[in-house]
Amino acid sequence: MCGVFGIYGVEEAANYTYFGLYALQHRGQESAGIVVYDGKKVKEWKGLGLVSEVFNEEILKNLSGYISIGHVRYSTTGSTILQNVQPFCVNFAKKTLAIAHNGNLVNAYQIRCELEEDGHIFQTTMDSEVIVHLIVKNLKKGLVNAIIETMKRIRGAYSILLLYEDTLVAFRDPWGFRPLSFGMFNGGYVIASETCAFDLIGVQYLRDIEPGEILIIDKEGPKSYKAFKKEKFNLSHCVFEFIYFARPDSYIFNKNVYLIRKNLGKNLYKECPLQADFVMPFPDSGNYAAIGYSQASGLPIEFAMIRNHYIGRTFIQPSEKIRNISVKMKLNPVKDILRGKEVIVIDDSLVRGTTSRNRLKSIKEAGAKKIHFLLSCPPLRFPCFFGIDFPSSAELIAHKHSVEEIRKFLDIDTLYYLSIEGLLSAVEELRDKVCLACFTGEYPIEVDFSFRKDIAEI
Ligand SMILES: O=P(O)(O)OC[C@H]1O[C@H](OP(=O)(O)OP(=O)(O)O)[C@H](O)[C@@H]1O
Ligand SMILES: NC(=O)CC[C@H](N)C(=O)O
Ligand code: SF4
Ligand SMILES: [Mg+2]
Repeated sequence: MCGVFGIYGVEEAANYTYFGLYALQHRGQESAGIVVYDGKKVKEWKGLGLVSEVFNEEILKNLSGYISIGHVRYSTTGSTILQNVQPFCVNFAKKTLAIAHNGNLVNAYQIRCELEEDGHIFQTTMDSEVIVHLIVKNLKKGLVNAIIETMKRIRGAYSILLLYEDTLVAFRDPWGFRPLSFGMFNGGYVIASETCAFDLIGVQYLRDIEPGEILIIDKEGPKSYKAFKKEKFNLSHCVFEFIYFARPDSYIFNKNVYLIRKNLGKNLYKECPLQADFVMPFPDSGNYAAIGYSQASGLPIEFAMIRNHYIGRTFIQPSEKIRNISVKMKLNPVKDILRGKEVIVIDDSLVRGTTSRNRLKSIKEAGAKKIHFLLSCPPLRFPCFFGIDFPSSAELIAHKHSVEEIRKFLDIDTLYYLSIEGLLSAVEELRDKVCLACFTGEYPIEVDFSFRKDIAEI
């Protein structure tokens, strides 16, 4: 998953982009970049690491301009190397095109091979680069038509920002996998992955970029186009954005994430009403379902697992060794609260089992007498090909093991996963418009199970 932020028609655009990326840091921790246009020149700065590590005041001072796009990356195709930092920029015919992509394409490698046969030279190993090649190849038909041609060719998840000459462009795949919001600010416009990036700056939210929409913003203002006039697509908003990925203060797909997570917790109580001394979350993303469970059950909530604020998300870190150390560093139990108690521990998800295996053991060692572990989503059994780096099926603990086997492995008293129905009822009227593929194995578009993240590198 990644975060994208773009701004048009505002002085010090790069500074605002920096703040926007800061608010979107939870969507990608591997690298960050900003590209800006000042009416004459395009300037860029990017690097590996967090937004705060890549940028400083001095760097931002040199990024003057009134149109800017930025990106925080969590790699899904192409490893974490400098060449793969986004926004990705190309120069051609005295012009510059920069792209910031959130999502993942399922047919990028096939397109890349065809383009390479035609003589195209690639600079990165990301799926996102094929989009740039296709747009440039079709540019003689005009920018909008070039994007339409490209959207007809690529398949998968894409919420995209482009900076091209004096124009900011946003477009989104017709399935609507990833969020993308549009707002107004200081006489200019802002587009971001999540509305939490709007709040920080004081942007007025206008609407979401529609699935299949192309929005062009230039000196004449915003103009919207539809890429697909006849074709029908089943809306497939990523339900995992609600469960884990997005920030609880954001509105995505027109819904507040916090409230949905609370619904998930309430539904957990309906399905699995337990009694215990208290409910406790694995922070951060377990917090809101735990509040929902506590409110529905009347049981008190305790924050018996303390989170170190100087460590980010562990699941999205690329190596298992680092994830294991990070989980320990991140969550530490409060022994005096746990000793002799029967506890209901709630987390949003169990992916590889790194957090649960490691931290439930620490709760036991702290002296808890009984542990019930509840998850606010169904078992994750299938990989994601649409922008979340869910490992291959083999790495997903629920792919090969039954709930009872996992319970035994975790050495706890109860293990319960929310049902698909419990998940769907929590998202209310979006129930027919969400992707559930990582739970059900029913992919909204055809996928290739032989896909590998390093497909262009091996
Ligand atoms: O089974 P695992 O492989 O451990 O993955 C699942 C865990 O990873 C995520 O937390 P993360 O630390 O990434 O972020 P959070 O602070 O938002 O909960 C998620 O919330 C689970 O706690
Ligand atoms: N998670 C994402 O949205 C990643 C975008 C793109 N596929 C990349 O790997 O850079
Ligand atoms: S497979 Fe899962 S993580 Fe991927 S888009 Fe669908 S719901 Fe989201
Ligand atoms: Mg977590």
